[in-house]
Amino acid sequence: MISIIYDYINWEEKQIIKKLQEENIEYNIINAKDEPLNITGKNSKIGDVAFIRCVSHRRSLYYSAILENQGIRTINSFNIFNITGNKIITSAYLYKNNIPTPESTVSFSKDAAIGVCNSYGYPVVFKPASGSWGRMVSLIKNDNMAETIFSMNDMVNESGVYYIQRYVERPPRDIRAILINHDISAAVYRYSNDGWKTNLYRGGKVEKAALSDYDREIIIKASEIFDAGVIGIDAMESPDGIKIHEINGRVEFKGASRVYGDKIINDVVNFLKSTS
Ligand SMILES: Nc1ncnc2c1ncn2[C@@H]1O[C@H](COP(=O)(O)OP(=O)(O)OP(=O)(O)O)[C@@H](O)[C@H]1O
Repeated sequence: MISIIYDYINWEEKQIIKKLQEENIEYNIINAKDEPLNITGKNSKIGDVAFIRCVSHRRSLYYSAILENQGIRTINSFNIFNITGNKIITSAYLYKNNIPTPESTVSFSKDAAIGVCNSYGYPVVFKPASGSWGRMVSLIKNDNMAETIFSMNDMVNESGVYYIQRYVERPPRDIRAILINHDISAAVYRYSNDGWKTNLYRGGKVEKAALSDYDREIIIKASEIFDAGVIGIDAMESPDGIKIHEINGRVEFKGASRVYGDKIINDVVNFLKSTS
């Protein structure tokens, strides 16, 4: 049986449930907010595969760690959630595995961070180590702005950690690839509606991406850092080829499905079937 673990039911979860029903696949849905998780004993409601779709990174981490240690196949694995939930750690793994990625540095004081901004040269990109939907991702244009953004970040996020990336010159779009079991199920360009961030999921234009063989090779190689699962890989098209800037352990694909129809849902459900 497949258990879908969720905390909010979004479009993706609804479509997956609909497809499981259509195919008469045995499943149940478990709201992580309602269901205490037994760490030192079995959790009888959980099937042999747990598809963890929690929006909360912490819930995904605990669910995957605990269930994996009880012999349950979790999609995704603890390792995937653990690494991809933190952009700093993700950058380190991408670098280690020779995957092209934007130049990135972490500093542990504001002064050191401003030094990094100056050594990269403005504009630079500042990101919180964890987060999604582009929240708090900022384009910093000078020392004053850096000081202000770092101070604001300290008020809401993990204080004293400054992850700085060199700005990548690129067209006003990025690539979102959906990888299932190390295969590219779909890849789209996401265009910015306004401003400089291209990941805006509300209303932004989406179109099928024309990936070169090299792009596909890099994207698949990046997925192979991890166990087989359902992940998103985001990349930017720099003048020297694509650079992967993010891996999503809980990938959203409503936008990509506007272009690919049911393909992604079908691929996800086929993968879940093959693991159960
Ligand atoms: N180094 C960079 N150079 C130029 N643009 C960047 C850079 N890093 C990020 N961006 C832009 O900012 C957007 C948001 O960045 P990023 O994807 O890292 O944030 P996020 O919060 O993880 O977003 P999401 O979860 O939607 O992918 C990217 O889609 C891209 O358009």
